Amino acid sequence: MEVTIDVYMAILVGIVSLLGSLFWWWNDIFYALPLSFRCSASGTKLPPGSMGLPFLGEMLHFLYYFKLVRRPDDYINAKRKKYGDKVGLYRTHLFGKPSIIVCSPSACKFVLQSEENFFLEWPAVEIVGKNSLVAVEGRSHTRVRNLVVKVINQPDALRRIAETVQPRIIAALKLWAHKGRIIAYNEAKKVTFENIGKYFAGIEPGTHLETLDKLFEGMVKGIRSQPINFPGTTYHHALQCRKKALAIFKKEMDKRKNGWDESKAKNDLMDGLMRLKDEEGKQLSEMEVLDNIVSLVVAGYESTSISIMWAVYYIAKYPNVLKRLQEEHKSIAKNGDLITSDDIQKLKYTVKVVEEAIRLANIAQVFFRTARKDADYKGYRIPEGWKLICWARYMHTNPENFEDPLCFNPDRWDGQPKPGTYLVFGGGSRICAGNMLARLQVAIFIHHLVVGYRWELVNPEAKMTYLPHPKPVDLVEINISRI
Ligand code: HEM
Repeated sequence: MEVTIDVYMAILVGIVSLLGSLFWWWNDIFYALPLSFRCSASGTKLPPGSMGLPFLGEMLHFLYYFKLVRRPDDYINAKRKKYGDKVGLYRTHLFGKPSIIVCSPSACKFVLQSEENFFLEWPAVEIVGKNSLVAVEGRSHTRVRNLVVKVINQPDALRRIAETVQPRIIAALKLWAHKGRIIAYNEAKKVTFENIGKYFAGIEPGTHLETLDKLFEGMVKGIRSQPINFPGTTYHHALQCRKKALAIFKKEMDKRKNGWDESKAKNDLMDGLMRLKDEEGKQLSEMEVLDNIVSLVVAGYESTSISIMWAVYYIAKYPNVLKRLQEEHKSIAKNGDLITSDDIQKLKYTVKVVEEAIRLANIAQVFFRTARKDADYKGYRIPEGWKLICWARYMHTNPENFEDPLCFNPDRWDGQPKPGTYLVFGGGSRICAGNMLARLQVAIFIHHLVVGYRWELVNPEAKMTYLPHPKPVDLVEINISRI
């Protein structure tokens, strides 16, 4: 029998489509199919979703919504539309790992509150330090956390920090007005780092602090990079930066240890961590102190600077908010004097403005956990070893949780958010250890800004970028002058 060219062509097309389908479904076949069999034996199933393409997973899809069309919330909306919206779990493959997206309040609560099932796995523990709060677990975590919170997040500490940070905020604002036109993000970073230097380790502005700033920039880049420790890689550079930063903090620590004098205690983070004792009367080791200082700078630097940037942005965009703030702050303005953290508690409207700015800033858009073992939630299986991505951003921008969610409306804080919908600071035992400190710094900043300055956005309609954190593309350029 003679085989015609048409038959060859048909076979070729068949093979190509088979290979194409295999390629297209490879991740589903490799990751999800075997698990589906295992799940059906236990009467559960994998959450709906797609594992995307080999190697890439759904990264292109993610980047399409976050980078290309700049509609980040449609990434989840598209999933809800395609797969339904039963329990707020979707399977996917993102950031190189098979994952479950968690995007309903009750599912996020389930994940954040069950440490026996899910743990926090920092991608770059070598950079932040294995003794740091973010890296330790269980009893060690409770121990270190209690001490850290005492030094930076409780009323006594906040009173002290409020006093420490203001001179730099006042000086920075004067300089902004002197320059006339500034980029709020860049300038907020400068003043935030100056304050961190002071209330973390008593370091004054100057070459030492500038060096530290560069070292932390290197570390943050490393945390976001592939963990390949080879000369020339960003990760390797970050580890070198860590070493140098530790050496600077260690020198300061040794100075304090050698010439310890209670009357000269600086009452900063380093002093607190060096002196405080846990419930068993034990102090933190030298390495625990150093690792925690490093990781707290990483956690608090960018997050506070971005919150300040967004406060400057939203207050400029909403003149009615500015007017109400000015009225409220006139009542406590002490002609350039410092205000106290107790004053801030009385500023009811300001407290709402701060909360709303932080909600819309969505600094931590997602956070991660890893499943220690198979876990079941409402009939769905979360497989051992998979990542969980708590999609906090979607909690804050979903109209079912917050009415008109993208509108800056401080008055929404007259009431409480629906349970489990407000996750800007995370939840469970890992809830942000500096949440009150961050709020305090934004409120103090707002105080000095609204009583002394007028400012306007240079590009009020600037587009937004969303990675790694949401920001207007011009980083909030403003014209600013004294009132
Ligand atoms: C508006 C500013 C801030 C935001 C939005 C923010 C957000 C968060 C979030 C979402 C988490 C939980 C991450 C997770 O569960 O995986 C977290 C944890 C943490 N944050 Fe913040 N943060 C802010 C400011 C700060 C500041 C100023 C500090 C300290 C200087 C700080 C220190 C920490 C620490 C140490 C943790 C880890 C807590 C633990 O594992 O027990 N944060 N933060």
